[in-house]
Amino acid sequence: MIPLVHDFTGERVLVFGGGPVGARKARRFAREADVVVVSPTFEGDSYGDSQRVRAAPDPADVSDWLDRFDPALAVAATDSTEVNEAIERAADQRGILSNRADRSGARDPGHVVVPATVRDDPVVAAVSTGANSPVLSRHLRQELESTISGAGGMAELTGSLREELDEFDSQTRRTALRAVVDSDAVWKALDTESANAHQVAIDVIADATGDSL
Ligand SMILES: C[C@@]1(CC(=O)O)c2cc3[nH]c(cc4nc(cc5[nH]c(cc(n2)[C@H]1CCC(=O)O)[C@@](C)(CC(=O)O)[C@@H]5CCC(=O)O)C(CC(=O)O)=C4CCC(=O)O)c(CCC(=O)O)c3CC(=O)O
Ligand SMILES: NC(=O)C1=CN([C@@H]2O[C@H](COP(=O)(O)OP(=O)(O)OC[C@H]3O[C@@H](n4cnc5c(N)ncnc54)[C@H](O)[C@@H]3O)[C@@H](O)[C@H]2O)C=CC1
Repeated sequence: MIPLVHDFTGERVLVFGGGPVGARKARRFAREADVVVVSPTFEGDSYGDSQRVRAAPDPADVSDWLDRFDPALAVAATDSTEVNEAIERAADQRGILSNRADRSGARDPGHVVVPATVRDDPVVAAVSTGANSPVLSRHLRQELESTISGAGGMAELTGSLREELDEFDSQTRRTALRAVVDSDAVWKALDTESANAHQVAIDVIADATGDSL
C-alpha cells in the first residue's frame, strides 16, 4: 500500500452507516469533500458539515445509491457485513475507491484504508499499519503530535523562503533551506509570538551560505 495525499475539494464522499465509525469518517472527509451519510439512525455524534439521509439500503439497493450520489469514494461503515460487501462490490464495478471500516488486513486493488492523522496545517502526517493494527496507528499518531506541532509555521516560512531564494543556484538554495529547518533558533522564533522568525531565518542562511538575501 502506498500513501498519497488526495485533494477532495469539490468531490463527493458517500458514507454508509451513521454509528461512531461512520461519524468519524464523515467528519474527516467533510473538512474538504461534499459528504453524504446514509443511515437509518443518527446518534449524538458530530458528522461535521455533511448531509444526512435517513435510509437503510438493502444490499441490492446500494448500486442505485452510488448512481444517485456519484461519489469519488464510498465508505462502508454499517454494522452489516452484507451491506458493506455490496458497497465494496458496487464501488468496484464503477471504478470508485472504497473503504471498508469492518475489515483489517490485506486489501484488493482500489480499496483504501483511512490512516491515523496529525495536522498542523499545511503539514499533515499519516500513519497506517497496512490495515493490520489500528490501535498501533492511534498510538503512533499520539507520539507524532509533539513532533508535528509547529511544523505548519515552518512549512509556510520555508515555502516563502524558497521563492525569495529563487535567484540562488539550486545547491545554495538547498543548503540554505536545510540550515533553516535544522535551526533550533528558527523553531524557537516560530514558537515565540514577539520574535521575527523570518529575520532569524535570513541570519541562519547568511551563516550557512555566506550569501545574504
Ligand atoms: C483497516 C481499517 C479500515 C479503515 O477504517 O480504513 C480499520 C479497521 C478496524 N478498526 C477496528 C477497531 C479499532 N479502530 C480504532 C481506531 C482507528 N482505526 C483507524 C483505521 C482503520 N481501522 C483502518 C486501518 C488503519 C491502519 O492501517 O492502521 C484509524 C487509524 C483511523 C480512523 O478510523 O479514523 C483510527 C485511529 C485514529 C486515531 O486515533 O488517530 C481503534 C482504537 C480505539 O478505538 O481505541 C479500534 C479498537 C482496537 C482494535 O480493535 O484494534 C476494527 C475492529 C472493530 C470491531 O472489532 O468491531 C476494524 C475492522 C477489523 O479489524 O476487522
Ligand atoms: N475502522 C474502524 O476504525 C472501526 C471499525 N469498526 C467496524 O465498523 C462498523 C461500524 O462501527 P460502529 O459505527 O461502531 O457501529 P454501530 O453499530 O454503532 O453503527 C452502525 C451504523 O450503521 C447503520 N446501518 C445499519 N444498516 C444500514 C444500512 N443498510 N445502510 C446504512 N446504514 C446502516 C446503523 O443504523 C448504525 O448507525 C462495525 O461493525 C465494526 O465492524 C468498529 C470500530 C472501529
